[in-house]
Amino acid sequence: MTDTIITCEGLSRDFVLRHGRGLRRRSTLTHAVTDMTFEIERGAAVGYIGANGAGKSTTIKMLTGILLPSRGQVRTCGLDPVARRRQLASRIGVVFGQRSALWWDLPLHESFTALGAIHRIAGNQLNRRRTELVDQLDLGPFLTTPVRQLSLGQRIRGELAAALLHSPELLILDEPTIGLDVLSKERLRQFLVAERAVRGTTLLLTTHDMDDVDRLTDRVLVVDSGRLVFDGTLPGLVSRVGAQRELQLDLVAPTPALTGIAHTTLVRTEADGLRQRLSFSAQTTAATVLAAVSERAEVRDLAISEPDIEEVVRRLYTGI
Ligand SMILES: Nc1ncnc2c1ncn2[C@@H]1O[C@H](COP(=O)(O)OP(=O)(O)OP(=O)(O)O)[C@@H](O)[C@H]1O
Repeated sequence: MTDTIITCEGLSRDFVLRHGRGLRRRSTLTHAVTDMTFEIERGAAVGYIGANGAGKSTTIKMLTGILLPSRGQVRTCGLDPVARRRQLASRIGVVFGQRSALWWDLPLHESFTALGAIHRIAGNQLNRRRTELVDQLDLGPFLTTPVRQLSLGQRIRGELAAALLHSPELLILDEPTIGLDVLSKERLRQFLVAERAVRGTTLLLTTHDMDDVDRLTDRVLVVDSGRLVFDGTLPGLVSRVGAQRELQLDLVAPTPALTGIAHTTLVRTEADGLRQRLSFSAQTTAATVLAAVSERAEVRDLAISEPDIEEVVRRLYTGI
């Protein structure tokens, strides 16, 4: 039997919005999440993606006990999240990229002390874990700065340390890289990859960034209008919708246009062919394309970009 850490069965959540007064009183019903059924195995890394308003945050809130489901069942770490919210809080870590869980006026190190007390972490254990996280997330230089004065990148690293201080089994991240610059995103991803490799922490993340999905997860759940529309791998998703990935090649010498490589399309050449962009379908791989290119030119550097998430979801939904 597999060890599941999250189980949802027919999970649904509606919202009723009332507006107007007296006889003009009206209400609107939104089915934010409908009949969601999935399991997540302990140790997995899952990307939960969808367009704006698809129902991702509502699902996360039900998984963490912030919102009561309208219908269906949910178990997180074997617990009913709403009924056992306190016990659950000591077993999971949650980071909302757009909302802070830290005390705004306190410096980070005081937040960590307070969280240590809330989670009842023994003094020496707290010190050890705090030192480790401060070091890995490079928090040392601003431990005494009030959270309100931190940059977004610094604050998110602080939020991550706070969420991991009690060494949770499950880390849930809602848009962790939103608004971050390329370098900060990369640092965060490297940290999460290492954290998972060392501790086996289960990861569930929502994101609009396909690179997050590619780097951090091994399974993708796609939600559209509150319903689960895909459960599989990222290459499986990309291939199902026929989306193209793009390879940007920086070449050592000016090179004629790299046309005629199987399953690729030349998107653009720049600087006399020193930089060329090829899009390629799921019928080939980046490595195969690179091997074909190497027969014609010497490659100095390369970057692969993933298709846009909104586009992939739209194609999945509309079937085009
Ligand atoms: N508290 C609420 N009251 C009324 N409607 C809500 C509430 N929270 C969410 N909704 C509605 O439920 C739907 C799903 O919202 P949700 O925030 O879960 O989407 P999301 O996928 O997280 O979107 P985003 O990517 O923009 O954060 C939306 O139509 C939203 O307007």
